[in-house]
Formats: sequence, C-alpha cells, structure tokens
Amino acid sequence: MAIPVLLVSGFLGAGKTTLINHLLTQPHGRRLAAVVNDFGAINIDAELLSARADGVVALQNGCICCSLQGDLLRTLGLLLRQDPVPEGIIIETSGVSDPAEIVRSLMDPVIWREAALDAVLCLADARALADRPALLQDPLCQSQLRAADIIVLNKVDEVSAEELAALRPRLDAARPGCTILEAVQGAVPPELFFTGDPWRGSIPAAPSRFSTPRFETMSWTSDAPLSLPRFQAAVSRLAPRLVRAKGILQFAGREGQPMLFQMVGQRATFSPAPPPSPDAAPVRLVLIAENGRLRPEATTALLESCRA
Ligand SMILES: Nc1nc2c(ncn2[C@@H]2O[C@H](COP(=O)(O)OP(=O)(O)OP(=O)(O)O)[C@@H](O)[C@H]2O)c(=O)[nH]1
Repeated sequence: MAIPVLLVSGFLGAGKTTLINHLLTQPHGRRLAAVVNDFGAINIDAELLSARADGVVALQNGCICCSLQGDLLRTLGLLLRQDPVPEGIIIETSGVSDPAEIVRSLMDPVIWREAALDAVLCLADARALADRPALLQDPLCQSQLRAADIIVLNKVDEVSAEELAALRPRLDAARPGCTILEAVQGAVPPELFFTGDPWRGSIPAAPSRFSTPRFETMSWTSDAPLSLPRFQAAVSRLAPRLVRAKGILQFAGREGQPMLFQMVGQRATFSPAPPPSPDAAPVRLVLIAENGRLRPEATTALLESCRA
C-alpha cells in the first residue's frame, strides 16, 4: 500500500519545523520520515541522532530525517529505498513556496502508487495575523491557505482570547469550510495523521467510540458491501463535521476489490487496498471529529443507509 504523505506548508516562521519536531518525537510508534528545509533547525537532542552515510539522519525511535537532496522526487526515492521503509512521510515546504506546485508533482500516478498525498497542512501564525491583518491578502499566503486541508492556527499562546475569537472567522472567510486546529508549539494530535494501516488492527472489529479532550472518534463496520453513490452522498453530508476519516470499503458490483478510503479536511481519496484478513469485517470505517460534532446516532443511521 502507498506510504501516506503529509505536506506541511505555512507562513514564514509560523512553526512548520516545530510541528514536524513534535510529530517526529511523539510516542506514536510509527517510523516517520521527514524532509525538511533547514536541517539544523530539527532541534532534537544530539544523542538521539545518529548520522548515516546517505545524508539521512536516524532518531532512536525509528524516525528519520533528511534535507531536500536535489529535487523532491529524488529525495522521495531515497526515502522509499530505506530499509525498513518509512510508514509515513512528512514534507516541509519552504515558507516562500506555493504548495500547489508540490501537490501537482505528488499527483504523478507513478509517485502516487508508492507515496500518496494524505493531507496538506497550512500553519498560520496567530500573533502575526493579529498584528498584520493584511497578511491574509498576500497572494502567497492565500495560495498556501487554498491548498490546505487543515489550517493549524499556531502560537495561540501569544494572542488574547478576544484576538483568537476574531481570527477564526477571518481564516474561515479566507478558506471556507476548512478545519482549523489551534495549537501551541505545533502540538497537533498525531492521531489525526498517519492513522495507520487498518490491517494492523487500528480499526476495531466492532463499532466503538472514544473521546480525547479535543476529538471524538467512532468506528463503524458492515458485513454487506456499500452502494458507491450513496456512500459518496453520505460523505459529502458528513465532511463539514469531520476532521478525518479512514477505512477499508467494498462496493456492490466490485466485490473482491477492497478500497482504502481516506479523508482529511475536505480531501477524499480512494485507492486499492490489499485483501482483508478472513476474520475482519469487509467494510471498516473510522471517523474523527472535534468533540460534540460527530452526532454518532445520526451518523450511524446515515452510514447504515449506504448498505447496498
Ligand atoms: N510563542 C510561540 N512560539 C512558537 C510557537 N511555535 C513555534 N514557535 C517559535 O517560532 C519560531 C519559528 O518556528 P519554526 O518552527 O522555526 O517556524 P518555521 O515555519 O519552520 O520557520 P521558517 O522555516 O523560517 O519559515 C521559533 O522560534 C519557535 O520556537 C508557539 O506556538 N508559540
């Protein structure tokens, strides 16, 4: 299955490197690889690093890091040849680049088969936006926001509650409908990204629900295949309330061709998935939303109506 790629863009100095450090060092147990602009800024204790000959640096937790070597595709090739292969790749775009170009190159079908774009994050600096409202009119900031599936409003420790309350509608107007996460020191919940290979059991076998202080999650399974048009309609209804969805699906008329479904913000993708293990339900879906937005009973009823 393709390795999920997280693209991290954002305004200059908004906290991209800080967020990547956070994701690399959380105890999520995943072997992540990061491609960063400024290697020196990866502020990980020296004793946790061990240099390797090919310009890739390994952390003791199995994550690796490298700076852009030649072009992005060549660097991705280098990461894909690592042994073991990373389970997720984070790419930092420079604060002065338009992520749309990188998104376009990642959409190349040959790349997609091996490294599939999972989500585009855009970091916005809450302090800078409160001080300089005109930043949102800057063409580069606008293109970074337009490409985003999730906006991380970082440095909220530097603004007052009133300033924060005023910022959210402005970001919402700049990128309507986009999920906005508030963060300090780029501390976004790793469970929103690289949610894992469903075949490793991260999707429970039975419907269940759990909550963290900020997010609630529910899972849903079905023994029957789904109707593709009904599922697509259900997803468009659910999308505004979800931050993340992921699952293995089977559609009527295409039995035996399981699909991996991924949604981050408003980006939804399908790709072929390996055959399920015989003891797993053929349809398994996990939904993540900010607390209070999931409405599990109504959501379950909507999903049940998708059965073919
Ligand atoms: N107060 C505060 N400072 C932060 C926060 N997040 C990051 N910083 C600081 O902001 C500065 C810039 O952070 P970086 O992570 O280097 O930002 P960047 O987006 O990678 O920067 P460029 O690559 O130069 O565009 C650093 O000094 C960080 O320590 C935060 O939430 N609050």
